[in-house]
Amino acid sequence: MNPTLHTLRDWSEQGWLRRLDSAMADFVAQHDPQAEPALLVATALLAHMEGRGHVCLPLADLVRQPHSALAWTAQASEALGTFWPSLPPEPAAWVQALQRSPVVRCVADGNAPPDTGQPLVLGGTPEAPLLYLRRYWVYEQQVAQAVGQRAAVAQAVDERAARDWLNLLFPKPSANNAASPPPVPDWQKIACALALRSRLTVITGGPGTGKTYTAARLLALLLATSPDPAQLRVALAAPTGKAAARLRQSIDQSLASLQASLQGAIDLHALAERIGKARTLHSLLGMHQGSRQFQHNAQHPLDVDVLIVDETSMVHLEMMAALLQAMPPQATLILLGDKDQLASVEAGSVLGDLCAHAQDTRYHPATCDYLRAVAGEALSASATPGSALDQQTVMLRHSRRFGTDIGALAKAVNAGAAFAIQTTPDVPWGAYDLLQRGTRQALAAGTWAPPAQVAQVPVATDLAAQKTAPQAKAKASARARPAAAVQAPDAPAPAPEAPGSAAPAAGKVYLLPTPVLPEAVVQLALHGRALAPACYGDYLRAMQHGMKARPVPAAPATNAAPPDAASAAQTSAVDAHTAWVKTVLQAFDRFRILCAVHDGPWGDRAMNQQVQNALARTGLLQPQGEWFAGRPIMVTRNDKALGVFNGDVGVVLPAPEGKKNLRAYFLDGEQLRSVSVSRLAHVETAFAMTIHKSQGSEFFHTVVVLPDAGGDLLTRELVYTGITRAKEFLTLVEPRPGLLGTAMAQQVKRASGLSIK
Ligand SMILES: Nc1ncnc2c1ncn2[C@@H]1O[C@H](COP(=O)(O)OP(=O)(O)OP(=O)(O)O)[C@@H](O)[C@H]1O
Repeated sequence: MNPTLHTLRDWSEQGWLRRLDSAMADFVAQHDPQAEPALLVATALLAHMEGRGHVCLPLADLVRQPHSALAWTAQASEALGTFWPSLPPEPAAWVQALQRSPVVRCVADGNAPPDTGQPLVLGGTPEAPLLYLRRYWVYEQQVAQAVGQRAAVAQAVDERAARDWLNLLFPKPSANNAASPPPVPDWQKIACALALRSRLTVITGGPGTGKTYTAARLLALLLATSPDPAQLRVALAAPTGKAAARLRQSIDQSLASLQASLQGAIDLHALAERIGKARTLHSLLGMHQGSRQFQHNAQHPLDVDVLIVDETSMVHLEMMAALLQAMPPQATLILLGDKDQLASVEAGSVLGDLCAHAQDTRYHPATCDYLRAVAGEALSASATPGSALDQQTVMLRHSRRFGTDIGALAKAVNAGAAFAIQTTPDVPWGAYDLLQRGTRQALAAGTWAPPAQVAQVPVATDLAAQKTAPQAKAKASARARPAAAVQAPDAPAPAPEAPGSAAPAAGKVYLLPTPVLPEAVVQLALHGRALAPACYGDYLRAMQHGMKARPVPAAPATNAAPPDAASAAQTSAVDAHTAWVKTVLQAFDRFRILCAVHDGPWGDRAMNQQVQNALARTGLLQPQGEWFAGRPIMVTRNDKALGVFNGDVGVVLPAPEGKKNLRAYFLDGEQLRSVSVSRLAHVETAFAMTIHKSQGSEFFHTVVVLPDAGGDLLTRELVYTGITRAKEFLTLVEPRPGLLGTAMAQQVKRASGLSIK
């Protein structure tokens, strides 16, 4: 047998490669019996990297630094190190090996041979060759081309009308509102001005920077300047149902308050009614079950004039290619998202790539002239003006949601500033300094016992009463430890209280004192923590309260016309049931445990089991078999027929007909949907979920749990995404001191050719 294939199979046996990866090399060898070792190895490693979310394999990096390119475990790295010297030492020799094979189409040097369906494509540039699986190269080409074309379209803009409307939509602060002037420049206004003149605009920004607020104003602007406003067709979409519902809710709220301030100048109510419900991208494009094809494509484009897509960071390359293909050429596409969040689960980091130059705004002089004329914003042209897409990309920089330490923590994490020593004028606090300060504030409040200590306190059903009981209070304050207990190793002395700390941030962020056991996370689920009492007790008490109430009368037989009174009672009981279900689901969303990993004592699987057991011990939950009232679930597979989608999170509750009839309920904004549990095959318990799966959701009190071992999964993007899921309170759990800092130092860069196109 070919010794290279033998080695690759062995690596699959060891679990360092997937079987699919070495099988891909076998496939190439079958079609090219002369395939050189470099080609076979590159093929298997390309498939391996695609499985890890990369779109292509950067050959030069791999050849020169295989260990850092692959970041394998010690044992795998050792095997790699033994084998690697048998391969050519220079990237040029690898490129030649690929060029000699009929299975590779080389397009890097501009003299591409005819496309005969070669399974591999060598793209990139001669200096930085990138190897692709054919499919991904095609998607990347489609996205690059469509994005470039759309962004380059110059739509005629009535500058005077646009200026008047923009001034109305983004008024300068009045004298009595001068305390909070808009940030200068007003990036929200700039984003709207730019979106008018082209068919693609990318608006990125961290949480609470006003992406949806801006999108609502943009809709008003497009409506106001449309030649035929009554016919303007607008659609809203996001990668998940939850994110789509949040987008719709937030656009509705913004349009309603805008309508009031515009005093009838345009009819935003009519627009809001016409928009229809926000859809998942799968549903918008018309997913064919079990197929990669969509109902809408270049031949059958979407029926829209304006499409706004939120949470674009979750959109993978293949989906973005499908979306761009399905956009009518004359329609406007607005992509919203946070470029710093985790990339999509599947291959690609499309938003990150599209926003490669968002931070330093590579605007051309012509773009700045346009913005001065239309938005009244004076920006300096970049010394290195960028592409057509760069002219249509805006980064919002001022967060309005996080007036507290959560925003500052997110900023510190993003900048890699773990300690005060690493801070800059833009990032004035280190992550650990903020966490220590928040923890000190929480412990000083003294009305609550830290979870590690509460472990021995028996849990009463009425937790609220227990928490405020004088005895518990006394114990808690006696046991509360000083802030020094939460210092990370080698941490410099805690930073002085931040400027402006006269108005304390009130323990919004909190680091569980180490050493810590998984049981401490369970205690958080039962009790919450000081100053942040939200926990799973909230929704379970709401559930029990409703279940003790009179059950909803069973629906009458359809052929027996009920008397009016009975019918009215039935309706009001069903309404009461709906209201109860919504209360339970809203209470459930007040707290969530987010884990970095699936497995091990700090993974979501183990956490789920432990939290369920602990809640059962308190009597708040009565687990019986697979399905029981109060079980939170997450759907793990799309099922169009059932109307449930991967990532949907709901709670199992009795149906109106009675306690025995259990249904899984899901809340999208104000919209409730339910499915009988007997029809749900692909779900997991969701007391704890991975940070990946939490994208697009926010929780009042979020607990982010890091694993005890770092590993290459623990990255800056991961902790940033977890932290920014917290609406009001964040609790961070690091089993070993310093893990947050380790994660912050590790950034993910997914290989792709999109950012260099
Ligand atoms: N220019 C502004 N003036 C006043 N309030 C604003 C402005 N921009 C945003 N806000 C308010 O700030 C809050 C956050 O805005 P928004 O929800 O649009 O942010 P976002 O970037 O979409 O956040 P997320 O990514 O977390 O969903 C909202 O309450 C919004 O009304």
